[in-house]
Amino acid sequence: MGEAVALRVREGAGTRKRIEVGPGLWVGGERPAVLVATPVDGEVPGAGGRAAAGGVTRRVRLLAAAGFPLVELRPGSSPYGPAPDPLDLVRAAREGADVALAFPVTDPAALTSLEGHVDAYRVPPAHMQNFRLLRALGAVRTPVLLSRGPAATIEEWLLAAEYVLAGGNDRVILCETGVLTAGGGPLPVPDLAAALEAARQTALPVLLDVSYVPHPPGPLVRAALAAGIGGAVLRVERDADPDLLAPLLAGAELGRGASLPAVRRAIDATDRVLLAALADRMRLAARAGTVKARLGLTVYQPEREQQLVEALVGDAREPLGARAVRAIWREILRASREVQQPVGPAGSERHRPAPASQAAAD
Ligand SMILES: O=C(O)C(=O)C[C@]1(C(=O)O)C=C[C@@H](O)C=C1
Repeated sequence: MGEAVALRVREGAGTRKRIEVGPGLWVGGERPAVLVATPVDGEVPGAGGRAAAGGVTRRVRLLAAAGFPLVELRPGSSPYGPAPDPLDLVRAAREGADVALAFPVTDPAALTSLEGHVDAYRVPPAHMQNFRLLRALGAVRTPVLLSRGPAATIEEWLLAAEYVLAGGNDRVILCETGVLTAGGGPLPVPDLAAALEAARQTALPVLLDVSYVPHPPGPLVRAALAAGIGGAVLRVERDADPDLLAPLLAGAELGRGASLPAVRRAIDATDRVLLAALADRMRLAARAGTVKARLGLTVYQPEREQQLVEALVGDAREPLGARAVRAIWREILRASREVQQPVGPAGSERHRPAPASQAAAD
């Protein structure tokens, strides 16, 4: 038996590496990465190629305006008719907007023309063990999104990544595209446990690809982010569900040169997340009120309030300053006390004047 080789794919296992996909756009950092896949089927340059390229331009411009920083073009393929020239599609998309572009590759020869024109390559699931392609990707420095093949084990997936890493390209992002399930249709559904296991065994960023799931992917994406998965791959036309996109866009890094409407959309998304979190907080406050009433405790607990506000001040991150945290939580806590002790019109059952100390706190 030969000596065991120390695999690069396992270096730093359990820690998370950040990979820059285009200037200022990171995958694997603290914020979730959102890659939006957009099919460009039928948009084949050649006869009518200009109109087709125009379609790509429009689509990518729209995605950029919606705040998506990383877009993948997914051209369809067919044994009949001319294959789209990848570079034509990429050029058309570049005219549309300043976003980072990912492009699927299946043929090592395509790298020669695409290198320098795309921000990332994606190895589709069926090519996970296309070793000539993986070796070629090891020789470039462009980030590689490596999708797990539908029948591949985690071990096989990581060993496929090893081919790229061994070639010297350490910018590998794992993409859990999934497994074929009985009765689940012809497309794979992602396995969250597999994605988490891959994240445990390597330091590479892992994305969950929900672009093929047959049901609304919101709950799955939320679960993945809560579990610490680095982001998601969505398909845009079906997944434009605001409840799903809000938390993703709120946390995602905006692309370079994002326009004011794009920044405002991200702000709106962030506000929705805040609103939902505040409603959750108020529900908990109401529970605390019920428990305290049972224990005969007063609504206003100044020590607890001071302690929690100071803990938040300590944890606040730039550019959120201590003054802002104190002011914001003053209002949150006021609302929280109100939930526990609704103030009705004076003289009514629900009206109970606030204790002097509480009034002072207000
Ligand atoms: O901890 C409690 O006792 C609560 O009722 C919760 C809460 C809060 O919203 O965090 C609300 C009122 C109290 O003055 C202190 C804290």
